Amino acid sequence: MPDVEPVILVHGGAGTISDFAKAERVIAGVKEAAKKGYQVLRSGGSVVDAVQAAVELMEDNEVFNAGRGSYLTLDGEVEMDASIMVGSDLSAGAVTVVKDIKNPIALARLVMEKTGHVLLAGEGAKRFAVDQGVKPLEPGALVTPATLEALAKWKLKHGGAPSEMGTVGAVGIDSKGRLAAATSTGGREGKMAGRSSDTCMLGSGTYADDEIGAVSTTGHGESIAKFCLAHAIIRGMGNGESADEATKKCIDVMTQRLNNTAGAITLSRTGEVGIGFSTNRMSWAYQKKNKLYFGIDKNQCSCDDV
Ligand SMILES: NC(=O)C[C@H](N)C(=O)O
Repeated sequence: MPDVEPVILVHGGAGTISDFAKAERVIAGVKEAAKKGYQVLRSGGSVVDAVQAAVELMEDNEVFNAGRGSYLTLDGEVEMDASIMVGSDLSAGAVTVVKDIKNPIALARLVMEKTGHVLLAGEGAKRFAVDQGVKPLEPGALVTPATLEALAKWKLKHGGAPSEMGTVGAVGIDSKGRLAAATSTGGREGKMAGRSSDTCMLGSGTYADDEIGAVSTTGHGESIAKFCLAHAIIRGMGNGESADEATKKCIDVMTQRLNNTAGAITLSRTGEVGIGFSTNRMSWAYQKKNKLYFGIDKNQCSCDDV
């Protein structure tokens, strides 16, 4: 296989994102994350190190619905899901319903590398984190004034409002065509305690296979899970569609069949980019060489030199 031009592509979630100031912060956040992932790759890190670093940066940024800033359960708690996958050997790790963990994506990676399992949940996942030297935060440390306000508003209206904040994800390819994908979320507004999302499910929230491509999704988790959105996009590419065609087509079909919205970012095995969403907006950014491309609105593709 000839050398591929490396790319790190991230999303900061699909949703309405109607607030102008918030949209600015979200765009700044995805741009920083794409640059961070690319730097990791450039300084000798692996592609999985790069997608993890990009996602961690967004987990730490409370403008996103992952890590600090995650949506709260109806009980007012943060319960997070994350998954990570390596395309060369299909190794993968995930966590679900984890509390008080600063970077769930790092814990998903530990599941991948240090256990014979693919998915750990709740208390067991937390115990595993402690065994691995990850210190849990004080209960409530990941709750923010914005998420408390969002929960109070949601309870008043009792649902219906489309999400303002987004799940985060990253896909990457290195010069040897090695792919990886990572996704992390606080779930969705008004969720029950104990609810698991698409984000921890391989083939729904995350997928990577060096023979085809890598995908990270966002949006209505129950619909994404029923449709196996990430794997549907992979299948489309396997059948000869480009990354962008497969991404846009699968999102359209899912949205029509299940009447709920989603978004996804995709890389093909040759480093082609796919970006699609059926929500009003989805923030995304990618770095390729010394160019940083980004957008949030339909058909927007802006570019900065880096
Ligand atoms: N905004 C999101 O992507 C939410 C996530 N897919 C979930 O349903 O938990």
